[in-house]
Parts: sequence; structure tokens; C-alpha cells
Amino acid sequence: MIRAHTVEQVRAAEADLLARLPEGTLMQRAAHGLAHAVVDLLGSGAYGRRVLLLVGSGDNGGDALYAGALLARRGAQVEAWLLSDTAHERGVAALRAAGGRVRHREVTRSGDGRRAASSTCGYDVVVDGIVGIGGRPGLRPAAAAVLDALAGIPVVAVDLPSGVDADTGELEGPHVTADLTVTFGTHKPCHLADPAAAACGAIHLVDIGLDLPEALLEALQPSDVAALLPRPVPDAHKYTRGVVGVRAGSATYPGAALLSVSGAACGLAGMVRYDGDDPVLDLVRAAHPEVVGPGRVQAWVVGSGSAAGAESALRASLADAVPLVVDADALAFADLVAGRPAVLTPHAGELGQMLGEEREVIESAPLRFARRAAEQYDAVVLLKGRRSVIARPDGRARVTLSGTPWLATAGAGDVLGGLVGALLAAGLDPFDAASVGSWLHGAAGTLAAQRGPIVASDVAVALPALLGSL
Ligand SMILES: NC(=O)C1=CN([C@@H]2O[C@H](COP(=O)(O)OP(=O)(O)OC[C@H]3O[C@@H](n4cnc5c(N)ncnc54)[C@H](OP(=O)(O)O)[C@@H]3O)[C@@H](O)[C@H]2O)[C@@H](O)CC1
Ligand SMILES: Nc1ncnc2c1ncn2[C@@H]1O[C@H](COP(=O)(O)OP(=O)(O)O)[C@@H](O)[C@H]1O
Ligand SMILES: [K+]
Repeated sequence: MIRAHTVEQVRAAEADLLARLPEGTLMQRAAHGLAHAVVDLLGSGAYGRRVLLLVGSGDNGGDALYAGALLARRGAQVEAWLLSDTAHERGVAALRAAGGRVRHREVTRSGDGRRAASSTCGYDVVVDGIVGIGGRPGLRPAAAAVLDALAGIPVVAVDLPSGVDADTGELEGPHVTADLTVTFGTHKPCHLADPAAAACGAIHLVDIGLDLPEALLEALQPSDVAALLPRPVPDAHKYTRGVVGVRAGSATYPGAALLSVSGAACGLAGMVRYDGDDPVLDLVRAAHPEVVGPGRVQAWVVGSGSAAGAESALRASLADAVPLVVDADALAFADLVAGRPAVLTPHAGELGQMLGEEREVIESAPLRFARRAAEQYDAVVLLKGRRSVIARPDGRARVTLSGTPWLATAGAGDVLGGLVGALLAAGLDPFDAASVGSWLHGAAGTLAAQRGPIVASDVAVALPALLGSL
């Protein structure tokens, strides 16, 4: 499991450790990890390579300076630009002692930053030590101008890309976009949640020995998914494995029924039922002969392509005291499910309608709005997107790290709804069902896309091979 801690949690853990260790130990650990990561990124060693450090006033700049000193001792040509009036003094001294060059704020100030950068091209890597967890979101104009002028050079961010909001993953104004982010002690929410996560590039975690409390945000890894997957016990029969019912699709959108059922029929539940108009049921049976008609279920999947029938389908499903997936057209009636075990699966546009916000507003703060909706609707919310967020009413959340932009294809969400329903029917709680389902869906999409462009039904086809590999 990847766990992300807030700045407050990191500060508390750090204070604890600082009291027990000789001064500077944590920063040395951080700087060593950072220097190694820079060498790895450079590929053919540090010797003779040109490294530019962008240094702010705090310890983030200190990490960059000490790492720069280590790189200089390994033969790199290291230059530090101090972007603030003050900088970590011992870090500056260490870099100088190792043969690095230090330029002061005057050369890099505002308009001059552009000139300084263009006159000193040829850097192999830029190390962003402007601000870390002590920074306010956004960048000062001088830093923004320097970054503009350095565009195209690989960037390694120290702890986080300067300018992003560490705790929320939100962006306010300019920020660094990194190829690699080297973080210390633990991940922070900005490393997992979009839009900031998209600015981090690859993420490398350096262990500095922090003893951390429970995290409110996490991301499943393949081994976590494998451990949570339902498996048939030796004496299983189809009913003990759980029955998932699908109320999706309509005469206008029969494809939604087929796709929802294809996700539900992934083999993780014992049986799939379809409840809908006869012509649609005939189509479903033709594609999935194992599917049976309405009856008792352990979970319902309701709403995709249901059109005008969404409300009655949802009410009928609520009459059974079983968990449910509420998708697409049924989301308009999501307040009916408050307090019931349920997973709501909106994309940003649908969540915007549920919360009275524009789609772009939701996309600018997916973690915040998924949590808000989970609390307001008293249900688990799976907000779909590049980095889907799964939030519980109590604020705990997970982010899905699997997936591919090829999943941005019509009907992919229908497959996901069916899959999450199968996991609910098999007995996973709504938070696990949503996060495991979302991870499997992303990984199946990635697997399917290895062969070329995909359509939604390819995702369901890829599920058995993916599950086998787990
Ligand atoms: N925690 C740990 O376990 C460990 C932490 N470590 C490291 O320490 C880092 C945290 O260091 P930190 O606390 O000194 O804060 P940091 O982020 O360097 O900068 C804060 C200063 O920047 C300024 N400033 C603020 N906003 C700004 C902006 N938008 N644009 C420009 N400037 C801005 C503001 O000062 P001002 O210029 O306003 O006087 C403020 O005081 C952490 O990320 C990690 O790298 C490791 O060494 C080892 C273990
Ligand atoms: N850029 C992207 N990167 C990764 N996954 C994506 C991207 N865009 C969409 N997805 C995933 O594809 C699925 C699309 O679902 P949805 O928006 O409901 O589409 P539809 O309504 O057409 O089924 C979701 O699981 C979402 O997380
Ligand atoms: K930084």
C-alpha cells in the first residue's frame, strides 16, 4: 500500500525524530537519496554533467544544496541559483566547499532570470529546491520566469514540485512540472491526487526513518489488490460466491446493459442476473449465455443507460437490503441511498451536477469534491478520471494508480460499474469493492491497450487474464 500523509502529520513525525537524532541527520539522509536519484536519472554517472540547483529560502533548498555538494564531489559541474534573499547557509557552504558555484538573487531576479537562463544553457538536469512542504501554493514571478526559460531541461523536484498544494493536490497559479519527484519519509497527497500528481512525473520515495500515524489517503498496489480479491472456497457453490444483479440499459441504450453485464460477469461473483425489458434481456443472453433473469441478489448495479427508468430501477433495488452501485442516470436520485452500503460512480461532469459545480471546478480539486460528496451523500464515492478517487464519508480516501488514457472511450464506465457490483456481491465492503474494482479496471485497460486502441468491451475481455496474473 502506498500511504500519503499530510504536512501536519509529517511535521509531527519529524519533530519526534529530530529530538532523538544528531542535528542535520534527516537532511543528510534526504540529500543522499536525492543525489542518488539524480545520478540514476542522468544515466551515465555524474562526472562532467551540468547540474543546476534552484534554491529557495528553506530546508527544501538545503536538501538541494547538500545533494549538489555530493554530486560535485562525484565530478558534476554544479551551479546553484539562490532565488530568495536568504538560503540554507550550511548547505551553501557545503556546496562551495565541494567546488560548486553559487549565484545570488540579483542575477536571477525577475526579468534577469530569463537572460541568465538563456545565457547559460547546456544543463543536463535542473533540481527544484525552491519550496517543499513549507511552501504556499504558487510561485513568485522570479522563480516562474526562470522556470520558463529552462523549459525542455529534465527537472527533478525535491520533495514535491514547487508551487503545488501538498495536502490537497490542487494548483493555484504557476508550479514546477517535474520529470521525477524525490520525496522523503512518506508520500504526500499531492503525489497521488490530480491535478498535482500529473506534475510530479515519476515518484521516488527515500526512507528517512519517520514513524508515521495512520494515513487518510492511500493507493492500492498489485499485492494489496491480490490480497483483497475474492476467491472461491473449496466447498463454494454459486450462491455462496454472491449473485450480482444488473438494472442497466434500455431500449434506447441496450449497449449499456451489455457492457455493465460484461463487467459483472468477470467471474468474481457466482452468478449474474439481469432485470430489464425482454428485448434487452434477449440481447444480454445472446452475448452472455450464463446470465439469468431477475431474482435474489447480494448486490445491485443500477443506472447506466437506464434513461427514464433510472429512478424506478433505483427504488426497486433499494427495496432489497443489499449494497448497490449507483451509476450514470441513477446518480440524479443518489440522495435516496444515504446511509445504505453503496458506491456512487460519477465522472467529473456528473459529480458537478450532484454538487452544483462546473465540471472544471471538480477537475481542479477531485480529492476535495469526492470527499465532500461522500460526506454529503453518506456513501462511498468513486470519482472517475485519470486518477480516480474513492472517498468514504469519514474522509478516508484511495487513489487509483493503474489506468491508461485509452480508457477514455464510451462505455468504459459501464464495465466498471458491473465489476464493482460483482465485488460487492462477493462480499467486499463498498470502499474495498470500489477501489479494487477501479484498480482492476485501470489495469485491464492498460493490458488491453498493449495490443492497440481499445473499446469498452475490450476492458472486460482483458479481465480474466489480468486476474490470472494476480
Ligand atoms: N519534514 C521532514 O521530515 C524533512 C524535510 N526536509 C526538507 O525540508 C523541506 C521543508 O522545509 P521548510 O520547512 O524549511 O520549508 P520549505 O518548503 O523549504 O520553504 C519554506 C520557505 O519558503 C518560502 N516560501 C513559501 N512559499 C513560497 C513560494 N510559493 N515561493 C517561494 N518561496 C516560498 C518561505 O520563506 P520566505 O521566502 O517567505 O521568507 C518559507 O519559509 C521539505 O519539503 C524537505 O525538502 C528534509 O530535509 C528532511 C526531512
Ligand atoms: N485520461 C484517462 N486516463 C485514465 N483513465 C481514464 C481517463 N479518462 C477516463 N478514464 C477512465 O475511463 C472510464 C470512463 O468512464 P465514464 O466517464 O463513465 O465513461 P462512459 O460514460 O463513456 O462509460 C473511467 O473508469 C475513468 O476512470
Ligand atoms: K521542490
